[in-house]
Amino acid sequence: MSFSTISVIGLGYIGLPTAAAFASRQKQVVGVDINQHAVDTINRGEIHIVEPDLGEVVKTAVTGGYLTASTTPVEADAYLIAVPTPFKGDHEPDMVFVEAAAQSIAPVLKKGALVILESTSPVGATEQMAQWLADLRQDLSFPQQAGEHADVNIAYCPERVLPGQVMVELIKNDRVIGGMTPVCSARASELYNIFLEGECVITNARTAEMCKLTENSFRDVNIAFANELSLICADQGINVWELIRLANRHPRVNILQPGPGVGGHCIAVDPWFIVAQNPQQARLIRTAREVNDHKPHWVMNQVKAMVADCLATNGKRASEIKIACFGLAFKPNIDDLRESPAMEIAELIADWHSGTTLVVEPNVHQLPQKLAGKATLATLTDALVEADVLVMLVDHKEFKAIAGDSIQQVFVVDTKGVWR
Ligand SMILES: NC(=O)C1=CN([C@@H]2O[C@H](COP(=O)(O)OP(=O)(O)OC[C@H]3O[C@@H](n4cnc5c(N)ncnc54)[C@H](O)[C@@H]3O)[C@@H](O)[C@H]2O)C=CC1
Ligand SMILES: CC(=O)N[C@@H]1[C@@H](OP(=O)(O)OP(=O)(O)OC[C@H]2O[C@@H](n3ccc(=O)[nH]c3=O)[C@H](O)[C@@H]2O)O[C@H](C(=O)O)[C@@H](O)[C@@H]1O
Repeated sequence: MSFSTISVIGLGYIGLPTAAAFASRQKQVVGVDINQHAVDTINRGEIHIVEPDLGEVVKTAVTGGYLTASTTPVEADAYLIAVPTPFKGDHEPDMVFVEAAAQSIAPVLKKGALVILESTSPVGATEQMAQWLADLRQDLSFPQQAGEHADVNIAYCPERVLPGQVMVELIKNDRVIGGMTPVCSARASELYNIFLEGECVITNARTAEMCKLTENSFRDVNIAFANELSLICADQGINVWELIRLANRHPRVNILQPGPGVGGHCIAVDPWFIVAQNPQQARLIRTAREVNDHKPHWVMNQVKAMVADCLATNGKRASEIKIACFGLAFKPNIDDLRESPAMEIAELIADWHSGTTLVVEPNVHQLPQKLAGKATLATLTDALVEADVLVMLVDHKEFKAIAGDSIQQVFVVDTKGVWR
């Protein structure tokens, strides 16, 4: 059965590009979001998030009548759920948004529908979602009890696009398709092949759920190794950037880059889903999270020591010292401050320092609320001229354009090796 109407539940960084991709292939797409502002913005053919090339695709899709947004679900042939899956309490997966989304589509589900969970979820979440739907729609059969002949097909298909490259990777990346039955996987593959140029790789729901968590945990563990090296090298008087550059000349070594910590709401979140379900076995994954979450505090101690050196050298009082933080975003060349370790460090400095704290962030045009009254947004030029202590936090391209030998200050904490 072809998919004439497709509904995407959750129109954020993942759902909106996905909805736009289907609409760009002349499919009738109804996007659903509880955020009325998002719905209104999209229905005007505009976007409420930052992602290169997305605006044009949404504008064309809305203008062409292929994409509409609503706050309430409608009957559709396929539903893709891309709502948030944060953690709660002691890093427990919070499935409240997924449950609410399932409850919202249950009344409009019809025989032959396909429901795909895309949100990054703990193992077993898809089965749980199917149970929620079965409890709400006992007039329909689901894969758990009906197997291949279920009225409603269900699959888990994680998203792995990189922010800033979403509109390319959404089309090019291979997709892991985790159907609750082979028929579910076949239907899900048929749906994604409407726009996908990558390959649909078939597996089961639990393996697909674990695959997403594995990908991000692999990255987190490797970043933790680099961050641990940076602490050791600081104690040993070794340039960690030179060390990694040399070690990576080995044909089978590929050490990632140290930083001020790990940000974003994925790499810093998803590994906890594995730890929560496997607390005894997931020791390395837990430790990597702890190493990465500790890094901002280590950086703060480095800043305190550098300020003490500065005070001892130039005879100024602490209140006369100017500290400049370079970068607030969670990674280079983006404007997303969510879960940013750089932002965390800038706040720690602003709260601790009795003198002036300057912040330079080329991708934002006003001081974030959390720094209001405690820091001053400065231009790169002014910060380099005025500051006594420089704290490099994010390797934005604007900062990398400043040669290290042009830096006049000797009091520099460089967490990204931009200037040292
Ligand atoms: N942002 C990214 O680069 C990636 C995110 N993911 C995963 O995709 C999922 C979604 O992430 P994002 O799109 O970044 O989140 P987001 O926060 O940008 O968007 C989620 C949207 O869902 C809406 N929403 C919440 N509950 C709803 C409901 N019951 N019905 C309808 N809409 C609802 C929110 O209003 C919001 O607009 C998460 O599980 C995330 O881990 C996976 C890969 C990449
Ligand atoms: C395995 C993998 O690369 N996952 C990607 C990741 O995107 P995200 O932008 O969160 O990842 P990232 O570029 O590694 O950045 C995460 C954090 O890690 C830091 N980071 C990254 C690489 C590195 O060598 N050192 C380092 O400190 C970054 O500065 C940032 O704070 O998580 C995305 C997601 O799941 O949302 C996923 O779709 C993307 O494919």
